[in-house]
Amino acid sequence: MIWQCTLPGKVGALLGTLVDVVEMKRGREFETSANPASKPRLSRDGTPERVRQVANHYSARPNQTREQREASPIIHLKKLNNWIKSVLIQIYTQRGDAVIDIACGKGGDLIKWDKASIGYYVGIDIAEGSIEDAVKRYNGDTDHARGRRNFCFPAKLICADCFEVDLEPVLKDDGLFNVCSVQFAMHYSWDTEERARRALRNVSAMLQPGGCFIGTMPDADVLVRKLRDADGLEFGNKVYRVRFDENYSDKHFPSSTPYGIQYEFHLEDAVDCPEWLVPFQCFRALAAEYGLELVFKSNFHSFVKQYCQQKDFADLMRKLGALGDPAVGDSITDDEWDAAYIYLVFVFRKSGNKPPRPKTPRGTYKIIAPEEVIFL
Ligand SMILES: C[S@@+](CC[C@H](N)C(=O)[O-])C[C@H]1O[C@@H](n2cnc3c(N)ncnc32)[C@H](O)[C@@H]1O
Repeated sequence: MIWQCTLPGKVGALLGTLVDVVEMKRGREFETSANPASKPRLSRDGTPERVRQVANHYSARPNQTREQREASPIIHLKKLNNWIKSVLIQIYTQRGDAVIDIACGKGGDLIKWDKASIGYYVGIDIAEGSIEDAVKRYNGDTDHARGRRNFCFPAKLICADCFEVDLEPVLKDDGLFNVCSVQFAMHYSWDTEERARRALRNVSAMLQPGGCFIGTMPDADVLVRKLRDADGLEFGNKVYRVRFDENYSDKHFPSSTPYGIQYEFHLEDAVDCPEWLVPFQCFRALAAEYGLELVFKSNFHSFVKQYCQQKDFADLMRKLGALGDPAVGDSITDDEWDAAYIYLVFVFRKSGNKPPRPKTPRGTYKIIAPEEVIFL
């Protein structure tokens, strides 16, 4: 250890007793029972209703001002999530990289990519409202952009269902990407095997050999453990709630049908929609089918513990104030820290030999006009 990050007492104590998440054997954790997933109901535009529900939820979320954000009941958790994504981006991105950000949301990671000096960015999301906000953010037309200069890379923004559409023909002129990022979104693809496969096929098709696939998503092992510890089919705390329906009253999950295991998720001031368990062993095996090899997997708690040992990342943690500021009696709450435990970080690498990096960044910087956004 080269440097010890000073953590607030409460979190320090939690970290002290932290037991790393032990991956449960697939056969044990996801035991056999009938999968209640049935034929999807379609909304008027032909999109499955549950997919539309997720898109509408995110599309309707307003872009908060800095003041509103600071007043959020989960402000420390939001900052912690940003710290985790920043660390991942800094470790796995190199100057000049071409990046594809699948389910990019409102472009909340644009500044992180800018700090990593990437050469090109493509962001895609199903939620039209979020893509509109991402355009504004890229163009420097939001409260978040106050006082900052233009981004150092050209960008393209696309509104599409990334778990349904084949992205290869759409992006064939963009060349392959060095990094594919899917932050807090992979689980929305796990409602059917077809969608999960499309998601991973898209990731793999977009990446150059040796390219990195980085992301964050709920930790199914933790969710199942918490469900089994709960009296009923619900668990959570003041900031989050997870509710499974009666189909899962035996609290066993099929290894034979690991898709479509739905729960309702509420995260105060952030999320209110259906989500799907992603059994990690199944994720890993499916990713391998598309030439993506697991490099790293870590629950958020162990990730914080590990990367707070590095001075640069500990400094960033302090700068963001994610764990709070003990000097003014400010601290991440126990409930927020517990909510962080339901997530994990993953990194995969596309197999094959890395070709030489292109010397010049693609395209030139310009503002994105609303009519330049691609709708699929
Ligand atoms: C929790 S937000 C994360 C946004 C962003 N990646 C971040 O870390 O700030 C989840 C995002 O996934 C997007 N999403 C869900 N299903 C999607 C799909 N089928 N295709 C593209 N985006 C999707 C949502 O619209 C939303 O923006």
